[in-house]
Amino acid sequence: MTSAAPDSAILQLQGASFGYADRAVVKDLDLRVEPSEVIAVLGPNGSGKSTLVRGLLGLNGHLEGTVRVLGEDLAHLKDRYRLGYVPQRHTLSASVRATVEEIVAIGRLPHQSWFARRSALDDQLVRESLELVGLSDRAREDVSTLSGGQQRRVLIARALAAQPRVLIMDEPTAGVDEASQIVLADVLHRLVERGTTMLIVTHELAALRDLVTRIVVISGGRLRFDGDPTSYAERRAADEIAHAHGGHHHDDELPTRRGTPTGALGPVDHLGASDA
Ligand SMILES: Nc1ncnc2c1ncn2[C@@H]1O[C@H](COP(=O)(O)OP(=O)(O)OP(=O)(O)O)[C@@H](O)[C@H]1O
Repeated sequence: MTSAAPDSAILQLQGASFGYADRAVVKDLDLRVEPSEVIAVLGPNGSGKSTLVRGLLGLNGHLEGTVRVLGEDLAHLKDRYRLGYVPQRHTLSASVRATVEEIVAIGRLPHQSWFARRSALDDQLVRESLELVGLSDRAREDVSTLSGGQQRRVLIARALAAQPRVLIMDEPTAGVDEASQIVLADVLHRLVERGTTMLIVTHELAALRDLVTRIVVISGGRLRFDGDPTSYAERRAADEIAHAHGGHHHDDELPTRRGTPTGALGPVDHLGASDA
């Protein structure tokens, strides 16, 4: 909520631009993320969603404006593990010879000094993270024997083991079969129950519809919408009606395509139609 104290924000962006070399892809973004918010980041292909989240993680350029993470300037952020990250379309290579448990334990490395052995707390957090993603029974197995959806859950567990303050996920449900999508949505529900703050880039809002508290739409590198799921559905409906009556699009409207299903909070692939 905007009424919260200024220093309670997990993320605070003001006039922030992100991109590559000196080319800004995401421009002039104002965004404030409070604890326990679950934010879906939507938008057409190539609109800059990954550039935004990778920019927050320091993986591509932060070119302008201010970005504060837990009150600290991004450029001087210590303890980067506080930003947990599950990368896009990533599964573990078949050539990785490691058990599920070993991969998750990597999440504990930022908490360990180079000479120290894994502590009882490390082991406990690895166990708990595996339990949260429903993979305790696979802990000792080689990760390469797991399905794509299960490997995605291993990566979520690895991020959780680091005890991040916010979990940033780039299309967690993409490219996995429907059964795995349901399991992943269950995992995310469990995280919501624990009050985990999440920023989730997705094209599959329907899979996450019950858990998001806020929706942000990026199109053409700009923030086009920021509001709760009800206002998003209303805005979409109004936009569809305007189109049906031959209204034309303004830049600040949500990009939509005619003739696509309009179920409130339905699939959002049609957002890709126009990148105004
Ligand atoms: N490593 C890179 N170097 C230069 N430009 C890049 C790089 N990665 C992405 N871009 C460009 O940045 C723009 C936004 O890409 P980005 O991947 O952030 O979009 P996206 O909204 O996440 O798309 P998608 O939904 O397809 O994942 C595109 O024009 C893309 O070509």
